[in-house]
Amino acid sequence: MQHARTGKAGDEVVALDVAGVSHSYGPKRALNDVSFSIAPATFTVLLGLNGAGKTTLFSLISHLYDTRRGSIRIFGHDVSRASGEALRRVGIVFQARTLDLDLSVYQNLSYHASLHGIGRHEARQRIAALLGTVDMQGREHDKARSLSGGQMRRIEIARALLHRPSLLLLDEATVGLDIQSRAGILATIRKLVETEGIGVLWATHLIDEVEDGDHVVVLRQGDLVAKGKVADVVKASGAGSIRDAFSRLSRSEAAGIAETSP
Ligand SMILES: Nc1ncnc2c1ncn2[C@@H]1O[C@H](COP(=O)(O)OP(=O)(O)OP(=O)(O)O)[C@@H](O)[C@H]1O
Repeated sequence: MQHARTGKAGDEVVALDVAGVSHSYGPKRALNDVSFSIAPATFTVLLGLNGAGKTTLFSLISHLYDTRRGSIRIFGHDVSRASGEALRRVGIVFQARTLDLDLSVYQNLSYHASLHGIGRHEARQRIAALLGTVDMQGREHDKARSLSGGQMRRIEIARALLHRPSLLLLDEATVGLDIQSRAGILATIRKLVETEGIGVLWATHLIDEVEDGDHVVVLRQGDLVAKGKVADVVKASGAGSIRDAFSRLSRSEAAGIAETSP
């Protein structure tokens, strides 16, 4: 029997390990030898301007595309070779809206629960609890169509958490939302890291979504140009703030990798 790798590097458990990943669309190189890892119960911001490769990376992590160059492991399980084991541990909120607008909130969630083999009784309990987590309690019977953009996002987050993943990926989750909704959703996700110990990879191009204690991974046109704790990335790039660092790293053609300890 082949043992799944433990996801441990030394004594350290790794929630997500991206190693030497490249991806091309025909002649267009979208990711170029990207490597980084994230620890459990940490909030990591994947920063990049439009076209940096964030959505491509999410498509590879979620196995929408096969990883042809490099490897991606989720808690030690290779996404290409053991996709079931790997994907069971991850919840994903994609940039594009994915609720069925003609169904109720409950129907949207219970359909997803059944895809994960969660029984009806258990699903009912989890849905009620998760609607509380995302501040949408009592909204089971609302039609998805009747929700605001921010409310739809909250339901998508609840759906991504239904199978109790240990890693949550969100691709531009606040795009198109007003400032208040953005802040509320970000606060909900940050709380999940603290209270549930979930590891989060939060993709955005909005620098004001980064906080001092976060880890960041910065992509520029498919290249990883910085990774590490915010303070260390700021220091390594010679900037005065993360805003300044991101601005330099995003435009500097000659930028080498500003790498710091995770
Ligand atoms: N299906 C595709 N076919 C061809 N090129 C693509 C395809 N999807 C993405 N690309 C190209 O790959 C590069 C990375 O795109 P990607 O969508 O991953 O970036 P992103 O950081 O998510 O940007 P955005 O925030 O605009 O979605 C871009 O140059 C884009 O034009």
